[in-house]
Amino acid sequence: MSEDRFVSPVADGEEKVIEAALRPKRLDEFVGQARVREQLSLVLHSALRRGRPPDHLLMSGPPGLGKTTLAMIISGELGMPLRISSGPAIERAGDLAAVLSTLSEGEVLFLDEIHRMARPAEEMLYVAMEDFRVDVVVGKGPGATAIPLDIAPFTLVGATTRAGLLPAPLRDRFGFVAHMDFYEPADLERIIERSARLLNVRMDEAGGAEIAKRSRGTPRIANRLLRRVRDYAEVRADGFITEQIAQDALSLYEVDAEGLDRLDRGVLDALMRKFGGGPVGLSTLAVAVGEEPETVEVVAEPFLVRKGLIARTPRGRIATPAAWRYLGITPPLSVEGTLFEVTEE
Ligand SMILES: Nc1ncnc2c1ncn2[C@@H]1O[C@H](COP(=O)(O)OP(=O)(O)OP(=O)(O)O)[C@@H](O)[C@H]1O
Repeated sequence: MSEDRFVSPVADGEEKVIEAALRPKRLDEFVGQARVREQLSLVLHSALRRGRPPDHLLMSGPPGLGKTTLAMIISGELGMPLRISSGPAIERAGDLAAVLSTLSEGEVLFLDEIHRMARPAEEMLYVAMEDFRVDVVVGKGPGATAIPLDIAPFTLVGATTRAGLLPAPLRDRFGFVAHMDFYEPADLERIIERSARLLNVRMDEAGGAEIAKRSRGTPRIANRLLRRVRDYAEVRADGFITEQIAQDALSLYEVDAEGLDRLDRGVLDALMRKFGGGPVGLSTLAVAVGEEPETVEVVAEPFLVRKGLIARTPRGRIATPAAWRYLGITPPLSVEGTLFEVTEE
């Protein structure tokens, strides 16, 4: 991920501390995602009534939409401790065995980026999820034996930005899958208002709405833009955020009126100017903008697809007519291989 990515949905360092302070603690404080909230509320309350841990839960969706926040809320609502780990931290089955064998009864285990776990660990997890058992392999080669070890019943909360990469046996062992989608501007406005209150930032409604509009449907970005606009308001004005202040601040940070930033515009620009609107493969496109393919795929693409600016086809990414209009570039007369008829306005 490039360091200068102002609207990156991924948090690092100091931001994690600020995020912790802004996290809603209860399900009814969690703004938006109404369907997920209702479904989750039913799953949790029925588990509480039965006095049993709920089924394992999977949350899928782009980064920064509140998956970690929901995992914390789940543990809070169940009144059970939370253990946090992530796929990349589990390099060997032994790493997972160490976590699983020390869980207490009913504990909630949050595994972020679960699709990036090592394969042998994944197989261990299948058994643990289903039978609350870990098979510890002792020895090597033909003499190796698996010693079964019972573990305490627990609830796994998995999070993934790439549900498609999860092997079916793992996906099937989750009793509930929450599909998180980008937030509507009205929900983001409420999130920004709440964060402004917690951070003691003064702002009017239009100021909040302007930030919401440019937050690409992502609470993490909304909170970050709010803090940058606050800086601007404090240094260049009297600290109060109005629509004009928000617009000026965000233009300075190169976040445009639709929430697109330099990488998004770079992707569109390369797609249209270098590849005639596509179709072009993801890796080729990523090289053209000097980014990792995963960054383009996980960070820029979902938002551009949602905006209707690019489309994914089996032959590669293509620019839609809206993208040509967006960048104000005249498309070639015939854009071969695209799904669309491109007409000049
Ligand atoms: N529905 C929401 N209401 C209020 N704040 C939210 C909501 N969802 C997310 N946030 C805020 O956005 C920030 C990012 O949320 P969170 O860390 O849970 O995202 P995530 O999906 O787990 O991201 P990642 O996948 O990168 O870990 C947090 O500070 C949290 O306070």
